[in-house]
Amino acid sequence: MALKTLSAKAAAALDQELMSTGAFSIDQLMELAGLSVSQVIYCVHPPNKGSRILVACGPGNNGGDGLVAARHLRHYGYQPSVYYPKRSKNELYQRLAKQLEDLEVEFVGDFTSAVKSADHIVDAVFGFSFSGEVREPFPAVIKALEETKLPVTSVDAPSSWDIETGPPQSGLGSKFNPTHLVSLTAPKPLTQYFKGRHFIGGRFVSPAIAKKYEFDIPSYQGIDQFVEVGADSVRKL
Ligand SMILES: NC(=O)C1=CN([C@@H]2O[C@H](COP(=O)(O)OP(=O)(O)OC[C@H]3O[C@@H](n4cnc5c(N)ncnc54)[C@H](O)[C@@H]3O)[C@@H](O)[C@H]2O)[C@H](O)CC1
Ligand SMILES: [K+]
Repeated sequence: MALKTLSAKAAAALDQELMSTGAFSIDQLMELAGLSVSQVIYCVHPPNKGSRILVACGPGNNGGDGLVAARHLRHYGYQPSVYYPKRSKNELYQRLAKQLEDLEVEFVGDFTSAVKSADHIVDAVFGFSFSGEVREPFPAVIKALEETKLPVTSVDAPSSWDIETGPPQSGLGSKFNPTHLVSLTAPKPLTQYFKGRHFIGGRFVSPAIAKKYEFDIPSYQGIDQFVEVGADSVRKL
């Protein structure tokens, strides 16, 4: 299966279109994105391989996907913990955080020390709106992601990577290579530089929208919210 990539600009435009003419709400898209991520974790790291999943959440919608995934993982029998240092005042994020608190999911204050007692990490720090140098308090998170030997599943993009050009040439993030990546809707150009297991999630795009943005909807099977793709199946538009 040949999958075309979607630039950061096209991904943002597609997101807006889904929420305008597509009649979706952001809550729905985030719920389905986070559900896809939780299903990938269950597939690659079932609870009997270690149930402590540390979810690093950034300030935007990528972080929201992480909050949703943490909730589903809790219901699947994992013990997720969440690092969410830049809490959004937006009501949606407050509700997602409250839902986790009601499930007694732990919010941790120090990511680097939380890594020491985790079995798997979810990187939901930055997605397609990341740009520039990583700002506080996230450099320590990227450093810990670079240094850990644990499996790391990145949501939509390995955080700190440029969406078009991939990992930084040097310095922070240049050695970050997650073991798993869940591209949402369609792979971004950075996936050319990714070496681990690659999945597509976000099963909410209509054939008409996919045609307009010139990408292929992957062949989701049955009730699965994700599809695994091979490294050689992603090609640039
Ligand atoms: N249709 C879909 O595929 C959907 C994808 N979703 C997810 O949404 C993200 C994109 O979300 P967005 O809010 O636009 O941006 P990000 O989360 O990537 O980040 C914005 C956030 O981060 C801050 N920021 C940007 N650069 C830096 C930096 N260098 N240092 C520190 N902070 C930075 C910025 O200020 C914002 O606060 C997409 O990738 C998917 O994961 C939707 O959930 C559903 C639909
Ligand atoms: K990410």
